[in-house]
Amino acid sequence: MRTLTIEPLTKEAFAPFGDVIETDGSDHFMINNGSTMRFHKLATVETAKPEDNAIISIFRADAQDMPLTVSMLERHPLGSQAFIPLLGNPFLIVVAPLGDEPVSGLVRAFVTNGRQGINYHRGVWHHPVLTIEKRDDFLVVDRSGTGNNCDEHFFKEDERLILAPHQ
Ligand SMILES: NC(=O)N[C@@H](O)C(=O)O
Ligand code: NI
Repeated sequence: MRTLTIEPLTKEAFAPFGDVIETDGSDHFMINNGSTMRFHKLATVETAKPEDNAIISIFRADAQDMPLTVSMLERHPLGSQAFIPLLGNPFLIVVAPLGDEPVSGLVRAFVTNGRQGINYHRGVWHHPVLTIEKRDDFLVVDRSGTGNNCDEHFFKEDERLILAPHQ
């Protein structure tokens, strides 16, 4: 099984999968009579149907045992999904490009710097949220509506991957 190289998250590297929600290197303008910087439209919420809603939730996630065998990825065909850390901790991301199924050889892993969130574009394959902390809180912005919005793909045994952040 391939051990994933964990890359530092950057807008450029993550561009095929979604947006990086961060102030570093992001355009901004002043509002509120010069007292506030607005880092504007860092990402957009994608939905599929006119009656869909974009909703805001909090995920309180517990850490997976590491090293982790990445045996599955999921995607949301009807909308985007954003994770913004509420406690300033780095977290891990595992993604694969759009397609009918994730391609094991194209799976990539990233680690955030604690000041970054991400927005998975609609249909991007990703692992369910992966904390580094024992428990961590995330603000999640995603789509609510009718229909199935979560496809799961389970890799064949020889396609599984290893995520080893503490090596
Ligand atoms: N199932 C759910 O809402 N969470 C996943 O989509 C995830 O990416 O963690
Ligand atoms: Ni998801």
